Amino acid sequence: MQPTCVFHHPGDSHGTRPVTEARLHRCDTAHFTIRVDDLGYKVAGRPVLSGVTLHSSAQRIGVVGRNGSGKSTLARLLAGLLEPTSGQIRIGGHDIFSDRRAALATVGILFQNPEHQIIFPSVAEEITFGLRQQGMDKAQAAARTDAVLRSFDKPHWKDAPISALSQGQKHLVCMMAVLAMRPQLLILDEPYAGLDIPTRRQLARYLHRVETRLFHISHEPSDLEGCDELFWLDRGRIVAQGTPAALLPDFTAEMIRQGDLDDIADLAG
Ligand SMILES: Nc1ncnc2c1ncn2[C@@H]1O[C@H](COP(=O)(O)OP(=O)(O)OP(=O)(O)O)[C@@H](O)[C@H]1O
Repeated sequence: MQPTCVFHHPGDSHGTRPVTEARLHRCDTAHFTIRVDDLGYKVAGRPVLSGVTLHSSAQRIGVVGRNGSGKSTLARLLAGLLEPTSGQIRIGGHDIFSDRRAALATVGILFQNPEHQIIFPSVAEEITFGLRQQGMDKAQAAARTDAVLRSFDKPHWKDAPISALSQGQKHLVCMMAVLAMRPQLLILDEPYAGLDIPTRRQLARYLHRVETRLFHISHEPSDLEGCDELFWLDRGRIVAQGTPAALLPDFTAEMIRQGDLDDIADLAG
């Protein structure tokens, strides 16, 4: 049986400290592994990912790659939103695509664009929805929603219409909604794209404090400097693996080289 990663939020039965003060419980990484074996994904017969093998128990895993390399497709496959064309994905021992119940307990995903995630008009409804999907009754879901809002110091957002929030605030709603579900793994698909520097820094600080296990996908090397282990995705394949210190200088140099050579028409690769 997989160990459960327990977050402590205020106001529910697990107890209680705001995120702004708490170091939320760090998961036991030794027992939680992401295993991707010979993964392939095709769209209309065209390979988007090929032979992707990635094994990691790191707390913060990063994937770097240029536009069109297949990063978002990999994120969606790991979240169980797409079915692999070939190969296998196991997250914490679960086949996330086939076992939706395990998926809801195991993996959360934050998209680049909060509009792709948000479906309800108010903040509380948005947070509550995922909890109800996980099987909580109304009272439990409401209590957890209140707790999460308090833990982010945003109880006054409860009835706020999401349409009135800024882009950065919408990102934070998505983050609260996904963390409320207490996933063992949080997949970040370029969650800071299009945000200004202060908002990026604020969201990154929230993520740092919750200390959940992260799988962070980005084309921006600076987003991934804090990762424990990094994979470089290029044209649908993993081409290198290492620490950020070892891999990012090579990635950056290669991106500059390609930028100097490329015709923009070649971007989709
Ligand atoms: N449903 C789809 N239909 C057609 N093409 C697709 C589909 N999904 C992915 N692709 C193609 O697969 C390639 C990889 O796309 P993906 O969005 O995964 O890349 P990415 O690395 O996330 O790119 P970006 O950094 O620009 O967001 C692209 O060429 C894309 O056009």
